[in-house]
Amino acid sequence: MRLPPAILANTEEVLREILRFTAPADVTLSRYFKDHPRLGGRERGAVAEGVYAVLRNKSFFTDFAGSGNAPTIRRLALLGMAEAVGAESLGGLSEEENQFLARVTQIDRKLLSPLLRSNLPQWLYDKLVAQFGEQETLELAAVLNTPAPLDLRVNSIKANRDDVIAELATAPIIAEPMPYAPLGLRVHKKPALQNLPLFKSGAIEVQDEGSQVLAQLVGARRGEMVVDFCAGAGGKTLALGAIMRNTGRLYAFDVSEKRLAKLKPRLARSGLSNVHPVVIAHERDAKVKRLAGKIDRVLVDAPCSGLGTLRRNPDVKWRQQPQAIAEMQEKQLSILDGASRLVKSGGRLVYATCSLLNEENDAVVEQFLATHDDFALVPMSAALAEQKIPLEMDKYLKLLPHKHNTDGFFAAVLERKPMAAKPAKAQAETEE
Ligand SMILES: C[S@@+](CC[C@H](N)C(=O)[O-])C[C@H]1O[C@@H](n2cnc3c(N)ncnc32)[C@H](O)[C@@H]1O
Repeated sequence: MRLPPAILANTEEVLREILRFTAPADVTLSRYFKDHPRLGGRERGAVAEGVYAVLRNKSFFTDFAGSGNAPTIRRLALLGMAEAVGAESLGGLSEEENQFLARVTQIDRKLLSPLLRSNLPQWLYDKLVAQFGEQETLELAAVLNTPAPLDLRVNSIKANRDDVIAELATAPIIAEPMPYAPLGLRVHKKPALQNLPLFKSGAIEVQDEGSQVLAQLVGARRGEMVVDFCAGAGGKTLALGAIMRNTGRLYAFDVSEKRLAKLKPRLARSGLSNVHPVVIAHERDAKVKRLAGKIDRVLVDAPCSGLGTLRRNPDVKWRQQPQAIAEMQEKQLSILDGASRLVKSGGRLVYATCSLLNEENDAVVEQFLATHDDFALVPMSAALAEQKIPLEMDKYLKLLPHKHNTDGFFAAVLERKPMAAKPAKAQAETEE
């Protein structure tokens, strides 16, 4: 069935706002839909997918949308919608527009320059080529420029994976176990889940497989004291709480009250009672200091450029600035240092990001280790083997969309060396 011709005007209108890059695309889209309540579910889906297609292919589309007399923004909307829903679903196009679409569709993208083909800004393309080489950067970019699959985590407090697969099948929703996350399911197509009894009862949560693997790597056990230092809306907190079998104490720290507030309804659904959300002012907050040296496992899922999540947030590559990466690195080191004080002797600290850049990943861990000789790296191969996760890695976890079909994630596991017992006064001074 064809979409109403007005849908292109809607896409054009919201795209004009989004391409100013003053706010995240999903925020602008939600606001636009709120202001346009007459748009139905199908139309909203098409507008959103059209906008995301433009963001994913912006370099290539802009190169072609500029030729001829028609306004560029209309042509971008047209290309985005054609990519997202197919030209045949669009009604009310002029003869000129049909010809334009036919011309662009016939272009062999393999003949474009590598930069144009990657649809990445020059600075990011250069950084990725320096890390991965040109060929692999193009493979990575091709996958980053496609929509992410829909992954679920089964909440082991409430259900098991086989029962969830069977119940989803009655919906009917097809879901398959994923290779690396023991409680992960990948769902075919993208059905709405919010009204399913399984979702409402907290038996399932939406979570990328890579994010599930990170939570598993923390190695949290029953009865332990655990801190999720940058908990945000709690994606990994919920997974950690279930891994701890709802025992022990799991602190969910974050500087953003708004983000932590989003954890509350998820927590209520999850059935977990071992989670304690705490808003902190910064990484040296007195609330952090009070727990110094007492925590078995600390996860630092650090604020980062987010470049590993481009499949979900394609605007990030255009909104992110190269100079922000250096500032980010400084912040990441400071948070890692603050969080490290929590870890007890023999305890573990897991540093993670959803960035693809070495500057935010390996470089942060190496700088941390250079100034913290009381910590040692646990090789990722060993941490993965402990958790029976079938992934081949060396020192660090590096999940890559084109290799592992997850978002891009990095993780390092660090262990605080067991200390010879010190007099209580000296111990307290070290932890100040
Ligand atoms: C990558 S997000 C966390 C995502 C979350 N762990 C999840 O799985 O959904 C990083 C979080 O770090 C928080 N943050 C930023 N600075 C912080 C700081 N100094 N201390 C603690 N959290 C901080 C941000 O508010 C943000 O929620």
